[in-house]
Amino acid sequence: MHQFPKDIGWIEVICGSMFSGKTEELIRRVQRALYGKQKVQVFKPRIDNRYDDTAVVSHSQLKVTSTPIDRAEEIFYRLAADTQVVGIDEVQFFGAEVVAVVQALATKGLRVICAGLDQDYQGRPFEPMPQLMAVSEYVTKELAICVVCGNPANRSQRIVSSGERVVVGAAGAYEPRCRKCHVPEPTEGTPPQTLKLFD
Ligand SMILES: Nc1ncnc2c1ncn2[C@@H]1O[C@H](COP(=O)(O)OP(=O)(O)O)[C@@H](O)[C@H]1O
Ligand SMILES: Cc1cn([C@H]2C[C@H](O)[C@@H](COP(=O)(O)O)O2)c(=O)[nH]c1=O
Ligand SMILES: [Zn+2]
Repeated sequence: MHQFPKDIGWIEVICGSMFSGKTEELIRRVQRALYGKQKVQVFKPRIDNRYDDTAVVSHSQLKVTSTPIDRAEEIFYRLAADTQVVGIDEVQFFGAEVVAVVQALATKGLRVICAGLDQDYQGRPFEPMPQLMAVSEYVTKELAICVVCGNPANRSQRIVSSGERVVVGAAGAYEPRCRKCHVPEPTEGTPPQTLKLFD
């Protein structure tokens, strides 16, 4: 693992498809910072209310307290004076302005951990993730498992009929697929596997 810098801030990006473990990894890093007796604040876009109106929740139901906000710049107003670590989930939903906010926080000396999608349902780069990755110190790409063939998945297949770029949803609206099995338009979902080892 990296030897993190000392006495300066930095940006960590966790990206990948849906179900690739981005939120789980964000929660893991936040938990470790708390074990390290650091002051942490987590933020998420208010529109992400799939599992909870305020907490950040993974598809596997891991949960961390967070503050829902409408615009990235609200982080400045909500930031406590002694906060050392800022976590942001679903960062793609904040749009281009989040880059300047995250840059300012890191330059101020904070550790900023951003989790979000790098591609939309059509497989196109999901701005501002490319810009965030470019200005960050650390980038982690997570992969899910393709529900069709079992290979590593880096795409999010939309399985509800909408051409809107932003459609909030989870397993009923998307499934992870590999490059080979993904199609860039909404399609039928894949029947769930019958063998269930986890209830
Ligand atoms: N096809 C899949 N591949 C990998 N993980 C999956 C899949 N379907 C469901 N999951 C679950 O989703 C979890 C990841 O959830 P989460 O961290 O919220 O992902 P993300 O934030 O990247 O959408 C996995 O640990 C696993 O429990
Ligand atoms: C591919 C894609 C996804 N979304 C939405 C669907 C979810 O609400 C989030 C991603 O959640 P996760 O933590 O990565 O599971 O984004 C969207 O609006 N548009 C898309 O193209
Ligand atoms: Zn596949």
